[in-house]
Amino acid sequence: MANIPIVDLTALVRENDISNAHLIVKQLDEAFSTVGFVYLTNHGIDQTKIEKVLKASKHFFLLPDDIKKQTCRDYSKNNDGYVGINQEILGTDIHHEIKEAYNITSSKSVFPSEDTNPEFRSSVTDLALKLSELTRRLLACMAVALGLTENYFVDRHRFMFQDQDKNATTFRTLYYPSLSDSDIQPGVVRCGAHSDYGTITLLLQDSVGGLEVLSGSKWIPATPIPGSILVNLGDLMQFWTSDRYTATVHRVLVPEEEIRRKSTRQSIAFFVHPDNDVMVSQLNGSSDHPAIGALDYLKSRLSATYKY
Ligand SMILES: O=C(O)CCC(=O)C(=O)O
Ligand SMILES: [Fe+2]
Repeated sequence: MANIPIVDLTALVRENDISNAHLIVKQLDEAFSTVGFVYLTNHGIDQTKIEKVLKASKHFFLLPDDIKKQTCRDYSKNNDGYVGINQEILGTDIHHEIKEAYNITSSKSVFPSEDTNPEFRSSVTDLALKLSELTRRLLACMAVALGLTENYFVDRHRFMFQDQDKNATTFRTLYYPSLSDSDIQPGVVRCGAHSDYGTITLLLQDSVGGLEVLSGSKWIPATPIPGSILVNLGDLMQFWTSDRYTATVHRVLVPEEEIRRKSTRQSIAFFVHPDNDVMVSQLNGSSDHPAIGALDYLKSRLSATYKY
């Protein structure tokens, strides 16, 4: 049973240049080719920026439903805004996903009112910029690992978190409310088993835990490591690399221990997607499958999970 590897990014972050980061390139390549998940340490993102988003998000999620619904995601328009319990079901054999989320695609997105949430917009945009920077470094490493020019993926992710008409990269803050004993029943989870859709996902979780990753036929816990960021591969990248890289299935169940079940849990996912008009075709030149437009692919996946 493979464990999720830990990669120390000190050499990559210090130099801001990947020419001295051969070991990191190799370790990331190995992780994405096997488990599909990796913990990053010394990634250069200040923990206080993360704490600020978690705090501002919690403040929002604890507001009454009628206020939260003022900025509800309207999927007929776009992916921005508040997503309530059961509005989206990621697991295929699941009936209830007890999670709330808020999606933001750029500083121009719909944000909760500044009156009730003064820190939300600034903390989210601040962290999203840092995550975009880190993503560019990771994309450069992946390109080198795959024998491409360093900027191959960076050039195809030029508008991350800038404008959803050009790039669908989404910053999502997630909140899993406290659960009662009656929530322990088949078909009820915090987040159903799924793989992510895009290029990569950067995931920050609080200390509560519960995320599990499918390794072979076993679920392994992705236990929170303080100060680390978890990165996983998405389906589009798996397609792009003709399965050299793996988009691993993951989930968050209702905890069996009462103390964790009663605890709320928070996480932040930064779902990275290529620019909307990028046509993704298999890098190894194989034409088993036709090329896919990045945005068309995402839309087809989102509409399958969206319930109302
Ligand atoms: O909350 C988590 O730890 C995971 C969330 C997740 O996998 C997702 O939203 O795609
Ligand atoms: Fe996910």
